[in-house]
Amino acid sequence: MSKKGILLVNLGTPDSPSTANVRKYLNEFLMDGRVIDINPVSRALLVKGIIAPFRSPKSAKLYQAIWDQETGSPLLHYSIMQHQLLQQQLGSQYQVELAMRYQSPSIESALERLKANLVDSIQVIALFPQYASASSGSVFDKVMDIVRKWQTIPPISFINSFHDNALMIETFADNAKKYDPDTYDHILFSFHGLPQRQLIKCDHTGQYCLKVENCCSTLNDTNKFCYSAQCHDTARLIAEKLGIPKERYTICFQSRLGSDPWVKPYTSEIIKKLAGEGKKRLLVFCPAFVADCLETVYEVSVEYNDEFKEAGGEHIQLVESLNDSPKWIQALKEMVIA
Ligand SMILES: C=CC1=C(C)c2cc3[nH]c(cc4nc(cc5[nH]c(cc1n2)c(C)c5CCC(=O)O)C(CCC(=O)O)=C4C)c(C)c3C=C
Ligand SMILES: [Fe+2]
Ligand SMILES: [Fe+2]
Repeated sequence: MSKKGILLVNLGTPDSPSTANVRKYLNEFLMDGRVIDINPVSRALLVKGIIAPFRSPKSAKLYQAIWDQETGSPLLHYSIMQHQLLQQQLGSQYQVELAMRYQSPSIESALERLKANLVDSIQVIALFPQYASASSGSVFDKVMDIVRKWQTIPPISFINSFHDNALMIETFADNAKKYDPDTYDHILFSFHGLPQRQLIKCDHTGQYCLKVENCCSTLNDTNKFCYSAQCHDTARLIAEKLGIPKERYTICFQSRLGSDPWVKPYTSEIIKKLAGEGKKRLLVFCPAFVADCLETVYEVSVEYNDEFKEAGGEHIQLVESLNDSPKWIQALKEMVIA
């Protein structure tokens, strides 16, 4: 029977929370020229000489804090569930494989399994709602790099972004309802950050992103592939779904690495500002992630929560990610069969 191949790819996580494995992961991740987009010699000096040796022991402690005894890394655990549930939903006419851009399971091994099963075509879904060269772009780059060496290159397609997918938006909104958003002093949409220069490089007109005032606060024909503009659009749609007015929410960007300017405003500055204004309770969405991971369960729920309390706030509540929610699996199914 003919089969369609589906390849789900998320970012990746260390194989274990040991310093050695975290260092291996950071080395692979940060040596990617789409992630640290500087010249290769400077990148190697920076990553292998400074970031990996100094960051690995610290990051390993954070990974140890979120590592589940049975299921390991939350990112991999939820990715495995998404893979299994999507395969169940799609049935035997589809072969769904899961890969991680960095570490395991590798993209090479997943593509080899699809090839060995003689699939008719391959559809690649990078599990990042908003397109960034450092995330989805890197996944597609890696897939093309592998497949271009095959003798037979099958029909292959890429889902580039799904920032406005209605079922995805609904899932985030549903997840928030149990916290009753109206009872919070303010709502944050905290997206993973990105160096500003990467936004500028993605602007093919060279004249729009970070050059025009409020360039990316609304999505339009010029900035339709801009990560920041897509983040703003996702946040707007979730807020509209929940009836949250503009003055009750702020869009911000977390996880900055290094001293170069990243997309603003920074989440850490916003939470201090809100605490200074007397806000006590914040509800935080992280809609750049389809699965809970270090950046949500530790950075937001622990680190930002502590920073907020130190600045006078009381509590930060994270809205869970899409994880294994049936509506999200339905969203993936509809992307495949569309
Ligand atoms: C939303 C997608 C992501 C983009 C875009 C992205 C860009 C990006 N990230 C770093 C540096 C780090 N990110 C780290 C963790 C991490 N990043 C994403 C997603 C995106 N990153 C996820 C899902 C995770 C969590 C992985 C997990 O195992 O749970 C880390 C590692 C953690 C740490 O040491 O603090 C780093 C480092 C850069 C530099 C970048 C864009 C240029
Ligand atoms: Fe990241
Ligand atoms: Fe932009």
